[in-house]
This record gives sequence, C-alpha cells and structure tokens, in this order.
Amino acid sequence: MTQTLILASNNAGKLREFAELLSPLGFDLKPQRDFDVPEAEEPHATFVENALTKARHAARLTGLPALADDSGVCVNALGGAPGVYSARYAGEPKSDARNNAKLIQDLKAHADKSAYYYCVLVYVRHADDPQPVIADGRWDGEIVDAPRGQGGFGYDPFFLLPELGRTVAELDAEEKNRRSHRGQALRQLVEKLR
Ligand SMILES: O=P(O)(O)OP(=O)(O)OP(=O)(O)OC[C@H]1O[C@@H](n2cnc3c(O)ncnc32)[C@H](O)[C@@H]1O
Ligand SMILES: [Mg+2]
Repeated sequence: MTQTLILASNNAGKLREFAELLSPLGFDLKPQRDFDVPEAEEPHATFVENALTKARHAARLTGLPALADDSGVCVNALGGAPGVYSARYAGEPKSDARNNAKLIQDLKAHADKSAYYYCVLVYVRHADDPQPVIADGRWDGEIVDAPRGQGGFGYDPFFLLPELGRTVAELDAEEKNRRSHRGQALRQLVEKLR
C-alpha cells in the first residue's frame, strides 16, 4: 500500500535524499510546498523540539501524516556549534556559502577539526499525535578549509570522512545515503514504523 506522507521541509537537498531513501519503500513523499505550507518557526534549542514543531505544523496544515528532519553540523572545538543553528549560522537570509565561510573562519585558530552531523527525524500521524515516532543518526568527520566535490548540499564540501579520504560532496548520492546521519535515522524510523 502506498502511503502519502508530507515532508515538512523546504530544503531541496533533504527532499532529494528522502525521495531516494523512501521511494523504494512504497511511500509517496510530497514536499510541504506542494500544499503551500509556509516554513515553520524553529525557535527551540534542541533538534528534537524543532523537528516536532515542523512535523506538527505540516500535519496541521495538510491533514496528512508528516515527517520532519532537524539536523546540523556539530563542531567539537566550537562547543557543538553551529549545531541546531546550522542553517542560519551566518544569519538571515540562509546561505550555504556564508555559513561555510563563517565556519572555516571560526575554526581557524583551533587544532581540533573533529565534527559530526546529527539528524533527528520526527513522524506524526496527525497534528496532535500524542506518540510521535522519533529517530536519530550521527555521522563523524572533520572540517577541512578548502571545499572538495560537487555532490550533496550545505556543509558537505567541507566535511571530510577521514577513513575514506573524501568529503561528503565527493560521495555519490547512494553512498551518502548509505552512510549519512539522515540515512541512519531514516532506517531506524522505518524499523519503528513496521
Ligand atoms: O528546516 P527545513 O525546512 O527542513 O530546512 P533547513 O535547511 O532549514 O534545515 P534545518 O533547519 O534542519 O537546518 C539544517 C542545516 O544543517 C546543515 N545540514 C544538515 N544535514 C546536512 C547534510 O546532509 N549535508 C550538509 N549539510 C547539512 C545544512 O546547512 C542545513 O541547512
Ligand atoms: Mg530549518
């Protein structure tokens, strides 16, 4: 049975990755913009609260089950920043180029370049669902100061996977999904929904 699901995100990179991950599983994924859902506020200091807020917002405005992703890059030498503020690290309007430039600048004086991507997914059956399904994933790497690769989105050209000697932007889509914070979280979520 094909289940229609709203993806409570306006990020084109996430949309593409979720479509790749979910279409083989029989979900019919529709971006919230197809229903004219405006971007939700993300006022919270935790990934899980923001993801829940986004999921409820989309479910409320569409009357359909919704899946939200709140994610970011957490840099150890920066105390976990930009973390939950990754999308708007360099301020509004959101810009990957300015975020990346700020991250490299802020990390210049630090020897420890270790970082991880973190992703929380929240699925709600309806807007007031009292039992949201929650999953998460973490992906470790290092921040490099020169971009490499054309794939992915956001911080990917600067996020090195030391064991592969490649940045995330140098992985093909399938390999990113197999390894990523988002891929891990989604597989965990699908297990919980079975
Ligand atoms: O809230 P939505 O509409 O889903 O889209 P967003 O881009 O604002 O998403 P978030 O609030 O979750 O912020 C996550 C940011 O973290 C970064 N990020 C998350 N996952 C990433 C990935 O797989 N590769 C590169 N950057 C990523 C990227 O800068 C995102 O904009
Ligand atoms: Mg956002």
